[in-house]
Amino acid sequence: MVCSGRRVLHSRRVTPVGPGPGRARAAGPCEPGRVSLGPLGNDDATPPATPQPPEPPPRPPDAPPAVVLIGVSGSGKTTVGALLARRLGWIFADGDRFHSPENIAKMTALKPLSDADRSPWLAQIGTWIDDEGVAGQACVVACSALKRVYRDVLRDGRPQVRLVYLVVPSERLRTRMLAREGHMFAADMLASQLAILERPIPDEGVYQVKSMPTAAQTVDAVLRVAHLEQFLAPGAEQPADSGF
Ligand SMILES: Nc1ncnc2c1ncn2[C@@H]1O[C@H](COP(=O)(O)OP(=O)(O)O)[C@@H](O)[C@H]1O
Ligand SMILES: O=C(O)[C@H](O)[C@@H](O)[C@H](O)[C@H](O)COP(=O)(O)O
Repeated sequence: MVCSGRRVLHSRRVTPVGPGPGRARAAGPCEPGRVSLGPLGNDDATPPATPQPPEPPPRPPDAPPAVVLIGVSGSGKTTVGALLARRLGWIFADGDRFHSPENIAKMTALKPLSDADRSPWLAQIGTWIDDEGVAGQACVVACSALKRVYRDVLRDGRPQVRLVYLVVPSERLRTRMLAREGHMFAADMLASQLAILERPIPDEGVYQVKSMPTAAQTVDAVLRVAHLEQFLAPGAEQPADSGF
C-alpha cells in the first residue's frame, strides 16, 4: 500500500445508486416511522390507539457508490484501488491509514491483528464511507476484510457499498510482497492472513475479480464485473498501462 493519508482524488459528484449488496440498518425504537401504541389500559377519553403493523425501516438516505476492494496483503487492493478511483474520478483511501498506532506497531512486529484490534479499524473505515456519502462523494477504499463478519461491518446499513474481492494465487502474492518496497507489512505475515481468510461464497454478493497481468487490466475487469462502467464519464482518464 501507499499510505499517504491524504485524499488521492477529488472530483465530480455522482448520481446515487439504488441498493446493492448489503443490509439496511434497522430503525431503533425511537426513530421516526415507529408506531407508538400508547400506555396499555388507557381509560381516559382518548380512544385507544389502533394496533398497526410496524412500518418498514426508513430507507437509508441515497448515497453515491462506494467500492471496497478486499483481499489479502499483496493482492493489489491499493494499486488497483487507486487506479480505479482515478479512472472513475472518485476519491480513494487505503484502509491502512485508519489503523491505530498500536495496530501498526503490532503488524510491524510481525504479530497478526486480533478481531478486537480490527474492530475499531473497521468502524473507522465505515465512518469514512459514511462521511463521503454524506458529502455526496463516491469513493473507493482498500481494506483486507478477510472475514465475512468484517465485511458485514462494512456493508451493514450501507447499501451503496460494493465489495470486490481480488483473486490472486498465493505464490504470486508472496513474490509481489517481497518485491514491494517501503511497506510495514512483511511478506512473512502473509501466511497469517491466508490462514484466517474466509473467501467470499457466492451468496455473499461479493464481486470476484481475478488479478490480471497488469493493474490496468484488473481495473478494466473490476469496472465490468462490478457494473461500474456506467459511472465512467465521457472523456474519463484512459488506462495508462503501468507496466505491472
Ligand atoms: N497485476 C497487478 N495488479 C496489482 N499489483 C500488482 C500487479 N502486478 C504486480 N503488482 C505489484 O504488487 C504489489 C501489490 O501491492 P498492493 O497494491 O499494496 O496490495 P495490497 O494493498 O493488497 O496489499 C505492488 O507492489 C504492485 O506494484
Ligand atoms: O487485517 C489485517 O490483518 C491487516 O490490517 C490488513 O488490513 C492489511 O492487509 C495490512 O495492514 C497490510 O496492508 P496491505 O493489505 O495494504 O498490504
